[in-house]
Amino acid sequence: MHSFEIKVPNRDIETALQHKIDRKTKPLGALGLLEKTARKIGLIQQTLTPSLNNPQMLVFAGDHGAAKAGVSAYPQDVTWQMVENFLAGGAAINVFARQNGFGLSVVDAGVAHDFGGQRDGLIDLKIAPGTANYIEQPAMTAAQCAQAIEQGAGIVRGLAAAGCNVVGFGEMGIGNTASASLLTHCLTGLPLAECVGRGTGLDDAGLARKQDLLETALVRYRNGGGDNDPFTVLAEFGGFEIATMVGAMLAAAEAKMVLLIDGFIVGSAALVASCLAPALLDYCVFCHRSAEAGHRTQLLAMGAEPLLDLGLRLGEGTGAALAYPLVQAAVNFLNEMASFESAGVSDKE
Ligand SMILES: Cc1cc2ncn([C@H]3O[C@H](COP(=O)(O)O)[C@@H](O)[C@H]3O)c2cc1C
Ligand SMILES: O=C(O)c1cccnc1
Repeated sequence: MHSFEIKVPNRDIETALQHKIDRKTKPLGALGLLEKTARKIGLIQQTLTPSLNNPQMLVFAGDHGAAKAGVSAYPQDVTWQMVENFLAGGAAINVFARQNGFGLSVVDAGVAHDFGGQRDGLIDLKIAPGTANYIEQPAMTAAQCAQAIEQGAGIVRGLAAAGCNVVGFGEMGIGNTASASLLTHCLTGLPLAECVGRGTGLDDAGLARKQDLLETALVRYRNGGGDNDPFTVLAEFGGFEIATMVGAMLAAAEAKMVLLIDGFIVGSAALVASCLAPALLDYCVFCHRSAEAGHRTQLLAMGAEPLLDLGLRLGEGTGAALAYPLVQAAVNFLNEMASFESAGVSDKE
């Protein structure tokens, strides 16, 4: 696999950034998480006057062999049907992306459906029509996984060349909360039960069945000598949409972009990418805490403090799109707000 050069942002500018934030006309620290977000973006861009340009939302879609085994409340066909919905502009992510000025592209990383050739808004990077069922065998080969990472990186390099410096990550793939649970379990060491949730809305019996199936997959992997190497775990349990997203994230951090991280599934890709390149976390804005069980612990494992907690459990990038006005607010206050000196306001005694 091509290696990515992801640097920890130079901290020399941090004192000046913090000073600029602290001199704004407000009690010290009063803009809370917005202050941390402003500092993070200033560090990423190495400037006291950051800007967000040409925001793009990428929705990565793929099918999962394990979906047929019954890890989701919905049928696998919903994946391609929702891709059609995205292309027609009618899904939640279309609404919120439009509202907040994002360009939106859908990436077919491995949907089990023929979309009939070139389509507006659809990037065809289909590796195969769905992964293999990881309950019985690895979801993908190492070569497919490496190909997905490369292809994801390629998309983001194109966006960077078009002047985009902020990318929202979203996904669609029936069964992909199960994949995200396995990745989160393997890469955090947290008990599987703490990483598994109801996804699209499994009832108690469905949740128990999902957990049993995932245990079976893990036993097969461990009995075959499977370890916790992030690339191996990604190939073993990932989806093509997750692996492609990992590559896109690595390239985005390499290009010093701001990465808008959505919920549990996008978070699992960020977790894999950050295990491959720990400095990636310095480029991530964690947009929301999903209601999916397991997201809280996944976020804690990455030391992430999300901007929103609205009880969302949708995916598609919706949490990222909804949080974007707050990210803009962080940049705007840093650029536009008066200081005690410029406004002639008295500071604390
Ligand atoms: C109509 C519909 C639209 C969606 N949009 C996102 N997801 C979300 O649900 C899926 C993950 O949940 P699970 O692992 O339980 O299948 C993903 O496709 C995710 O993006 C949707 C799910 C449905 C049913
Ligand atoms: O948090 C998510 O990304 C999520 C949760 C449930 C279903 N789909 C996505």
